[in-house]
Order: sequence, then C-alpha cells, then structure tokens
Amino acid sequence: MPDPGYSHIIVGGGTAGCVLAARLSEGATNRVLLLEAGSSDWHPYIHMPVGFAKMTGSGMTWGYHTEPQKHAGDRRIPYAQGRVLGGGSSINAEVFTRGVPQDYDRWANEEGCTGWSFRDVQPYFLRSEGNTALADKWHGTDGPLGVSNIANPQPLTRAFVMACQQYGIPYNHDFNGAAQQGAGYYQLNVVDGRRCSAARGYLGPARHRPNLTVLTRAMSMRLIIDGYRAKGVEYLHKGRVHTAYADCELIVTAGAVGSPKLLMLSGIGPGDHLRSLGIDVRADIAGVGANLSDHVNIDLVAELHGHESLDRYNKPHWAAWAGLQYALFRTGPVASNVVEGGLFWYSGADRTTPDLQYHFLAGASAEEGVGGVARGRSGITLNCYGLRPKARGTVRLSSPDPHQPPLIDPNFMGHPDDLETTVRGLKMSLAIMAQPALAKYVRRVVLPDESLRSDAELRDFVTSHCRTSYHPVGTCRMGSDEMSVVDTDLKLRGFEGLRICDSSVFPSLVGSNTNAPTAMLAERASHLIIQGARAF
Ligand SMILES: Cc1cc2nc3c(=O)[nH]c(=O)nc-3n(C[C@H](O)[C@H](O)[C@H](O)COP(=O)(O)OP(=O)(O)OC[C@H]3O[C@@H](n4cnc5c(N)ncnc54)[C@H](O)[C@@H]3O)c2cc1C
Repeated sequence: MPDPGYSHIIVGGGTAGCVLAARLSEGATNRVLLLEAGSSDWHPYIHMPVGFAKMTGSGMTWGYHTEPQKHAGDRRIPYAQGRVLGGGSSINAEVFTRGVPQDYDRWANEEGCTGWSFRDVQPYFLRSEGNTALADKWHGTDGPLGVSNIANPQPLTRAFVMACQQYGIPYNHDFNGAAQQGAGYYQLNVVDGRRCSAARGYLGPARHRPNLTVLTRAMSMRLIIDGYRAKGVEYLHKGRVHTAYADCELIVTAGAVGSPKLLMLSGIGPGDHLRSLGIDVRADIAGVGANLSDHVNIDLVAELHGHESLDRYNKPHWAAWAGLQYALFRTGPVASNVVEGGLFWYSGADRTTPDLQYHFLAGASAEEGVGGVARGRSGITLNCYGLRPKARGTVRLSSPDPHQPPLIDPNFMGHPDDLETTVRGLKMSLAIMAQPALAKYVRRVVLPDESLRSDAELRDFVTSHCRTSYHPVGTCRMGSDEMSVVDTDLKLRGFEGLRICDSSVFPSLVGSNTNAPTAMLAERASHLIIQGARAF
C-alpha cells in the first residue's frame, strides 16, 4: 500500500516522540507519522506504579549492557532503556524532578545554547506539567504530564525522611520549587493511582485524530537523505521493509542511544568510525555518539529485622491482598512507585547548589543488577549519584546491521572527581542509615558489607558496584561549536528538514532525573517546528 504522505515523521515514540506527535497533530493540516520500535503500552505492569520493580530487566527494554567499564572493574553493566510506546516514561520510576535554574543558565551561558536559559525554558516546563497538588509560579496545573503527591508513603519511606532530618538535613516539600536542597517525598508522574507516561498523558488524548498515525513494532533502519535534505525513513514493520516520506520535517527522537545509532547507520557521524564498518559517509560529524554523560549510581542495601518494606508483598498471600486493594480502590502497595523518598544535598561545604541526589526505595532488588537481601528477608535500598559527572563516554556502532546493539561506553568513573563525589555520597548514605528513625528497623547493612568502611574499601566498593541511573544524554549535543551536532533550533548541522529533539541533545546533564526536562525540550521543539513552518 503506498503511504499517504506525511508532513512530519517522528522516529522514536518515547517521552519526546509522544510529546511531539501530540503537539504537531494539533495542527489539522499536519499529517504526522510516529514510528516506535517497541510494542504499544498494553502491559499492566506499565500502568500500576509498583510495576517499576519489574521493568529494568523486562522485554520492554532493549536489553543493553555497557562495554567493559575501564574505571569500574571492567564490568559490562546492564543498561536499561525503554523499548515500548512511551519509551523511558513507560518504564521509569515516575519520579518528577526538573533540576535547578542554574543548570539551564549554564546551557545558555557556558555551553553555547543561547535561548535555553531557565527563563527561556520555564514556560515549556509549565506547559507540560499537570500538577494536582502544587500551584505556584514553579508549577503548571493544566499540562498533559500529570503529577501528584504520594498519597500514603510506605512506613520505611517516612522513616528515611525522618532519618535525614535527624542527620541534620531539613525537610523540603517541593524539590521543584524555590529551593531544591533537603529531604522529602518525590512528586510522581502518577494520576489516580496509574502511571502518567508521555504515551498516556500526551498521546492518549491525540490518538483518535485522523491526521496522526502511530505505528508500533516499527523499527527505523536508516534515514533517506537526498544531498543534504532529509526526505524520509526506511523502517521494518511486520517483517517487511517500508519507506515513508515527509514533506516538511523528519524528527529523530530515538533517545540518547537510539538517535546517534540511527544517524550513524545513515552515514552521519565520525567518518573514520563509519568507514571502518563499510558505511558510506554522508556527513563527517565527530560529535555524533560522543559526549555521552549519565548519572552513575551507588546503592546501599540493608536487611530489616522484620518485613515492614514492600518486599513483604513477594509472598503470594500478601501480594493477593495488595492486588485486591489496588483493584478495588487504586491504593495500597501497588500504587507505590517503590522509589518514594528523595534527598538533594551537598558533597562539600564549597558547593553552591546540591550536587548529590538520593532515591530511597522501600524494598530491595527492585532493579536489574542491584544486589538484594537473603531469601525470605525484607530489605530497603538507598542510592545516590553525583548530579554533574565530569566523565564523558561514547555510543558507537558494533555493525552496519541495524539489528545489532550499539557499543555503549558511558565511561563510568572515568574522571577522578566522579569517584570522589560518589564516595562522599555513599558515606552520607551510611550515616543516614545509622540514624535512630531507620536504625531501629535495620538488622544489618548488606551492601557495602559491614567489614568495608575505610576510604580505600569504599572506593573499591564504588568502582565494583556502580551502575547507570538511566539518564544518558549528550550524544547529539546541541551547541555552537564544532563538536555540537544540532544548533539551538535542534536542526542537524548542515542539513535541511532534519531535527533531533530528545535527551540526546542535552549539552550536559541537569541536576535531577531527566524525564520532565526531556518533555520540556520536546515542548519547545514543537514550538520551534510550528513557528518555522509559519515563517516558511
Ligand atoms: C528504567 C528507567 C528509570 C528511569 N527513571 C526516571 C524517573 O524516575 N524520573 C525521570 O525523570 N526520569 C527517569 N528516567 C529517564 C527518563 O525516562 C528518560 O530521560 C526519558 O524517557 C528520555 O526520553 P527520550 O524521548 O529522549 O528517549 P526514550 O524515552 O528512551 O525514547 C526513545 C524511543 O525511541 C525508540 N527507538 C529507538 N530506536 C528506534 C528506532 N530505530 N526505530 C524506532 N524507534 C526507536 C525506543 O524504543 C524508545 O521508545 C528513567 C529511565 C529509565 C530507562
């Protein structure tokens, strides 16, 4: 069947792709195609918040591992990235944070991204946010990305927030408000007890539009380019290769791993690397796949005397009870995202903004590759990472075959300051765990083992156990210098009709989780695209 012709094709139906598909199809004259390699978001685990604990090792990811990490024990570390409609927003922990204004001011003033200061981007944060609890100048209340307070935090999460205060850290009721520092409960992308992914919040209300086509299980293999003009895309769907053409723009939103991979498969990337794989070089752009930056995480796991954490629901009779409560009232343990408690703090007295973020999980073994507690026991997890790591890594192709996974090297702990910051963060985790509010529940700290407490031992523990916090950015960096891949309008340098509009264009990490910042970026991208079309 010949394709009907589209004005815009969006490649990758994750957080950014769903935002763009919804916004661009608001224009009745646009004909929008959204292609997503994964399945639709039918799986019940996506929608019940506690399902996060089943996600990172599931078939709704690409099943990636890193290359052996030179500065982290030569380990190949699991590297979960969403492969389902909604992308990361369908499998993430639903934690809603935005970073601090200084992050975006740094993008604008120090990293060549004029027009992306906090003042510039704040309207797009507000436009995307549908907060059901907070309504001051920091929050939007009518946006598609629903946000709510945790209705009834787990007892161990409450103990964590109190333990932080006993340690000397003040309570903060809003990490996205006037001040980020402090301990408290995260706000979540959860509405009425169900996950509010970009697929649900943005795409859901737009799905019925006749000018929007969403194809799932449709993997883009390469972009079709004529000279320096992007024309369309070649994709695999139901075992056959198809082509689709865009009259106006092709928009790549395949994420910080998928976007550079697709560009390189299309001959756009570092020339030597592409030639070494026998790929014809269409544009030698060194920055494609470079500058990979990710939050590198260290977990503390503790075993409890009793069964007060969510691990109790591993037992079938408790699970049945929780399931019933959720089915009847949308409340209880199934409505918990597990990662309820949060903390932003400083690794040293000389820091002016928080440079450490913590997540408290009211359970153990919720994520792939993280150690647990003894069988039959219950546990809790406290993880932390430095918010602005200095190491940079790469995404490269392993083969010209689109089906082969790329080589992902985040270069964890590749800068000595990253190790130092993480060790300081871990020491604070240990100190918080020892405060009375938590200590009364804790039988023993399992990771790091109680015999490891010297600086050298903790350093070794960090390099042998650190892992991704699932926030890769920067592999198609926005900027104004030679290593940048897109300009500040998100257009691929030197090309027409091609923008990259996802987390891969962040020039550097912001001091928070990355879903809301990606939604903001896609909101702004949709504005730029619509404005550009009007000016044409
Ligand atoms: C396990 C996990 C937990 C996280 N927890 C949080 C959290 O609690 N809070 C938070 O703010 N952030 C969190 N994040 C990060 C956040 O979800 C991401 O930063 C965000 O989703 C990135 O959006 P994106 O659009 O850039 O990429 P993605 O959402 O990853 O979307 C890319 C999409 O493109 C598709 N794709 C890739 N290649 C192709 C291709 N060739 N053809 C077609 N489709 C393709 C992918 O399948 C995917 O659906 C988490 C992420 C993960 C993975």
